[in-house]
Amino acid sequence: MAEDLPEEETYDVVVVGAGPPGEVLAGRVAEAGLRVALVENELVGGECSYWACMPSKALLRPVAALTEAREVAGAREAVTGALDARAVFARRDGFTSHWQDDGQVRWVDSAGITLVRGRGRLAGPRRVAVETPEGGSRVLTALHAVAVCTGSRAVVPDLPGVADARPWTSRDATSGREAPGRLAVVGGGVVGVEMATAWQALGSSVTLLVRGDGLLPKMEPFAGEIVAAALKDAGVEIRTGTSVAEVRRAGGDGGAVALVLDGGERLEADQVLFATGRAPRTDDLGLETVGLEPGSWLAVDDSCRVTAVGDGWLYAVGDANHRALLTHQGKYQARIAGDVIAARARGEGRLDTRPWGAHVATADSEAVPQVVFTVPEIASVGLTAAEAERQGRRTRVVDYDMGQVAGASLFADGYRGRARLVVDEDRGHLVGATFVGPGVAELLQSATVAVVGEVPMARLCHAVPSYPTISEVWLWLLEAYRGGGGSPAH
Ligand SMILES: Cc1cc2nc3c(=O)[nH]c(=O)nc-3n(C[C@H](O)[C@H](O)[C@H](O)COP(=O)(O)OP(=O)(O)OC[C@H]3O[C@@H](n4cnc5c(N)ncnc54)[C@H](O)[C@@H]3O)c2cc1C
Ligand SMILES: NC(=O)c1ccc[n+]([C@@H]2O[C@H](COP(=O)([O-])OP(=O)(O)OC[C@H]3O[C@@H](n4cnc5c(N)ncnc54)[C@H](O)[C@@H]3O)[C@@H](O)[C@H]2O)c1
Repeated sequence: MAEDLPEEETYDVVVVGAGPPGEVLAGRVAEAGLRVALVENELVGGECSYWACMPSKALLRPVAALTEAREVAGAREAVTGALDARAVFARRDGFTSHWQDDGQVRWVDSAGITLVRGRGRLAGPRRVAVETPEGGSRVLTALHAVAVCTGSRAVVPDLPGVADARPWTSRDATSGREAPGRLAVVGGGVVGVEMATAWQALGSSVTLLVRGDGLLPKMEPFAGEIVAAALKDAGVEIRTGTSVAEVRRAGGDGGAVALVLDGGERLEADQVLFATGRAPRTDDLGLETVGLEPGSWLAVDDSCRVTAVGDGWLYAVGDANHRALLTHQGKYQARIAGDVIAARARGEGRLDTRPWGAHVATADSEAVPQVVFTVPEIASVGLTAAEAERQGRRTRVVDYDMGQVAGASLFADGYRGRARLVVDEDRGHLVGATFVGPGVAELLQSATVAVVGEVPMARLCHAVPSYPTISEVWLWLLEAYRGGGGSPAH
């Protein structure tokens, strides 16, 4: 009988899930000299590398490049055709390494991390049982910590007919290689607007179905308004205040999809993408063996320790903890949690747990930067004006028309965009910023530094942006804050 028992292996740390946060956490604790196993049941690199950030941005970058060329007289005349969808897909395939993870595995090996292929499930405190692809099983015991980095999956609403209709989720929308003639996109969040932008440009006629009254409801209202106007200009039909009640696909795989809308109206499409949010991948993870609810997001403290589990051995990092569903924030949490795990393993009693200290994640609640890669882009960090107000802060909001900035007008003829700063008047520094317009993504880090550094408004006026760049919007925002006049002609 003994030979039927799974092999038991002991590590200092076991990380389940090799998305970017799982990889970074494993690398951080390995760097600190701990023995670490990294368990992955699909591809090392996770959703981000193969079905989310990288392929979606690879689809969107050519759309932005072409639009930007068309917005500059002289260059416009050289644009003689539409996007070459096949070339776009081929470039995207390169960015996903053709859905092979060899490159990432080489890094894992070089970092001294033990990669364990297979589905990991908690099997009581500090133990992870792995079902291997060959049908075997291994049990990994962690002396110091287990970290759940299993990410999230797309939620498809449980509507009549939806399973038989085989709708697209974000995975299909980022890996597809043929533009459906008519694509219905359900959901006006980030995935919805980015994928509507990409697939309209790749040749689909997109209809965006939004149940609220505008796009991107978590951002400043002008962001959704500007992007909606640009999508309409590109040919996307946007229907707000619309919910889908039922989905039917006629015939076989090639048949059309009929969406029955709330009022009974039918909308026909060749494909439907549900971009309706995410659910945690914790339903088949053995959470019940440690007293947690399967399928739940894992609430953590600021060191990413799961609060509901005693003894402090279980951590959750990245999407699984639901603090900020973004790759860069998950990697930030992983750096913090990795250092915390290493310090606790070394028995260091004194950790730096003040806000912004080395052993607490602070930025993922106070200063989350995000770029939405629509055309034009949205770049935001920290609080919106409405969020700041809800928190009871005494704020002052300053807006500026980015089309008035000399660098912006050079960047694109008829540049359309807007910027907003949210200043906490009691603390005297920025708590939020949003920029919308072509080429604004790279402005974001300047705002993130100002928010994280709590740079006093008076000092910010000494950070002089170069002329004539789009960054000069900072000058005019700060002038507006001072109560000065608008921009002169130069
Ligand atoms: C379409 C789309 C575009 C996006 N674009 C951006 C963007 O531009 N910028 C940005 O910052 N964020 C973006 N995001 C969000 C980003 O993808 C996630 O925040 C990020 O992938 C989270 O990383 P994670 O490691 O927590 O999860 P994941 O990347 O999902 O990785 C989790 C890993 O765990 C593995 N796993 C799960 N369960 C088990 C198990 N039981 N055993 C073993 N392995 C397991 C999975 O196979 C996976 O490899 C986008 C998301 C989507 C859907
Ligand atoms: N560029 C980026 O940084 C980027 C890009 C894509 C995704 N992401 C991240 O991935 C996460 C997931 O994105 P997402 O767009 O799937 O989620 P989301 O929460 O941003 O948007 C989902 C939208 O769908 C709507 N919705 C939910 N159920 C619905 C239903 N039954 N019918 C109609 N509408 C419905 C919601 O009201 C919401 O507006 C986000 O948190 C986002 O931060 C980031």
